[in-house]
Amino acid sequence: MEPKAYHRIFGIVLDSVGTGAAPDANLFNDQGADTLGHVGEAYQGELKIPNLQRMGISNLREHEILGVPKVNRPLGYYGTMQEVSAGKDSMDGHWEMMGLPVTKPLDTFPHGFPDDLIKKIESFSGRKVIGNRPESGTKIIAELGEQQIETGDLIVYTSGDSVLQIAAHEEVISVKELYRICEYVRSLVNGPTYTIGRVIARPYVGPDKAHFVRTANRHDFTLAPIGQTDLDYLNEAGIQTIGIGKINDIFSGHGISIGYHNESNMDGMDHVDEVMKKEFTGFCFTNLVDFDAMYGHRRNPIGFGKALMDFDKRLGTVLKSLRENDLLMITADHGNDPGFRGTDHTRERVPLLAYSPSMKMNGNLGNRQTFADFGATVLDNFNLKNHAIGTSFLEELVRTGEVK
Ligand SMILES: O=P(O)(O)O[C@H]1O[C@H](CO)[C@@H](O)[C@H]1O
Ligand SMILES: [Mn+2]
Ligand SMILES: [Mn+2]
Repeated sequence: MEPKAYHRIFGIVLDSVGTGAAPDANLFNDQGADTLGHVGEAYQGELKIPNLQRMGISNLREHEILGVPKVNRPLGYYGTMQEVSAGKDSMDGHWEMMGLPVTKPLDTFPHGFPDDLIKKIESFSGRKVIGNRPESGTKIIAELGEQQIETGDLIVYTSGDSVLQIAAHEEVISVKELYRICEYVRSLVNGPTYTIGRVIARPYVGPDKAHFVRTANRHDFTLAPIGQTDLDYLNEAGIQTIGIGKINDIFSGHGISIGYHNESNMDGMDHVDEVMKKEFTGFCFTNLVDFDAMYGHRRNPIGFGKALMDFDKRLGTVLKSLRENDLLMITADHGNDPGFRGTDHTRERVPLLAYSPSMKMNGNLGNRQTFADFGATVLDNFNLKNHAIGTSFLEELVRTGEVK
């Protein structure tokens, strides 16, 4: 069946690029968080993101981002989305975008993991577990990395999210062995006793604590989606579903026809450029994680802004390459305000920007009540029934009327 409007939809998730505290931010102690707003303030007017600006990145906000004035005629449609899922992690955000909100909170471990779980990890790996508390990943390797090099112990840690992370020096514990341990741990935490969103392998290299750096061999072993997602419906209908970056991990490969691993945001955008040259009918779903992993959790607003400016340059190329019947949608999965206390994600609304060269008009899509509106729009475009929550805004995108 012919799609209703667009042959190819490119969805890009700027991981953690939130746009202000969500209405339920108080439940997460995140009142006042505003990732984009605080990055703009850190740049004192020098944040230059002209392509996001043209798409309406400041128009979708009550207060514009410092240095990024609202524009009179945005290229296409802009708005915000808020999350209904119980958590504020990547998995919650992406699953909800694809019509599967996480309504029951997954387990978190503010005081570290229980003994029985740790003992099983130790006996499977033959290694002692150290750390075992919520901590920033770069801090914990600085603190325990040298000990790991000496003893071969496993550094296990968590955060405010439902994650069990294992950091391992690549020359002490090979990436292969680390993945094997993570797979085993994954099998222990799929419920019912413990239900953890992600087990994450965090390999790093470097001679000593002043020089440890984490590598692109990070791998997320995610809980398999507890139900069908929009990706499954698309895939079953023979619509191509392409995952770029950690999309494949987040959905455990479910409903994805082709997956690309990213080394970095720029590598991710290389993949987007590559896919844009291909002939296909379908949905290309990209995640760019550097904003989150390298700058948000590290509370580094200057690095965050630089990453936004680098992305914006690549966005310029994408905007030029879009075909008449392509749709580009840009959004985020949660906030991670680098100007906020702590090192965790922040409960925020996320931007929603949509553009196609075929658009006749522009306008405001409002504040969408769930991230699921994103996937509902993709399903609607490909003439597929929406089985879950979410309201399509496709009709608004294809509106015609007086010339803008
Ligand atoms: O501090 P690092 O290791 O980057 O960990 C972060 O990465 C996890 C996954 O995004 C988050 O839950 C947060 O804890
Ligand atoms: Mn994320
Ligand atoms: Mn994160």
